[in-house]
Amino acid sequence: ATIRRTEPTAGSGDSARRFGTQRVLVEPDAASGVAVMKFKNPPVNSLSLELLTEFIISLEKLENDKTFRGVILTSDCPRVFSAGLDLTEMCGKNPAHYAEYWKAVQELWLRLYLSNLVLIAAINGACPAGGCLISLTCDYRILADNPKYLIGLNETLLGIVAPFWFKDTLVNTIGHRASEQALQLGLLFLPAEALQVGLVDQVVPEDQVLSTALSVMARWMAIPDHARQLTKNMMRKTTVDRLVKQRDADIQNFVSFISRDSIQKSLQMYLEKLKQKKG
Ligand SMILES: CCCCC/C=C/CCCC/C=C/C(=O)SCCNC(=O)CCNC(=O)[C@H](O)C(C)(C)COP(=O)(O)OP(=O)(O)OC[C@H]1O[C@@H](n2cnc3c(N)ncnc32)[C@H](O)[C@@H]1OP(=O)(O)O
Repeated sequence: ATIRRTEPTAGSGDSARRFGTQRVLVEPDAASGVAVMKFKNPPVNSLSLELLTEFIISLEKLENDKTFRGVILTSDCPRVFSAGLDLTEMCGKNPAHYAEYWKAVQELWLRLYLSNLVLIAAINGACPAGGCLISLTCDYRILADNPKYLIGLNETLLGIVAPFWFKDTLVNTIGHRASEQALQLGLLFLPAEALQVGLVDQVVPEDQVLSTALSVMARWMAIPDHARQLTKNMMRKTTVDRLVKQRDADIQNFVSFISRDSIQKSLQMYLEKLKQKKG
């Protein structure tokens, strides 16, 4: 994927020169040190290998540019933050592809979870499974108050299982008992429920998600970076190290699990159900 610069937005000067890739738009504001990263993989921002790769490239570019201290993650697709991992990447393919795909999923989580940037999820749409995982890697989550925008790790509803590092991320956010129930039942929470269980930090009217994210960002960026980053690292490094220590085993585990006939059948049936839903 190549990073492309696009024309500055009207009346904004150089600090808003947008850049990004085909599936990830980046709207940087050098003056404030905040960039907005928008997933743009219609129709539902499914986390394809290309989107994962482009996301990692764009995130790395922002992390390497000391101008930026905070990133807001949001969606350019209406009604959906992200539909989660791209199911077509996990069925009907070969073990080598599954391994490559899973390595990219691990990489995205590792980069986000320990990022030195302040990361705020401006959740402006449905946020199941992998989409929910991305929001959980952030420091703060704001969800639009729309009953259609459900959020949760619903993997069991597809007949699959969220791996231990998905589980750990949820436990670190909403606690063990709430996670145990949410993961086993594949719960998708309404905004008010998500707020109540602590899955999100704020629920606001849809047209206030981004502005709220910007004001929360200002509060987090008022903290000296070094102290905040060391504290974030202290809170999260044990969780990250659990995956780092067994990345290859985790990939092999994923490949053998996803290659099972029963799992392939579940995923195919689930994809068919999604397509029938429209019919
Ligand atoms: C102990 C061992 C563990 C080992 C590890 C093994 C584990 C496996 C991995 C576990 C982690 C998995 C994480 C995931 O993220 S799995 C994906 C789960 N995602 C979902 O369940 C969401 C599915 N999608 C929806 O619910 C809806 O699409 C929506 C997001 C609510 C949006 O609804 P709507 O606006 O009505 O759009 P449509 O449903 O009509 O969808 C539009 C088209 O997009 C296709 N689609 C939707 N989601 C996905 C997806 N995740 N991947 C690929 N494609 C997707 C859908 O089929 C439609 O396609 P069409 O236009 O061709 O019909």
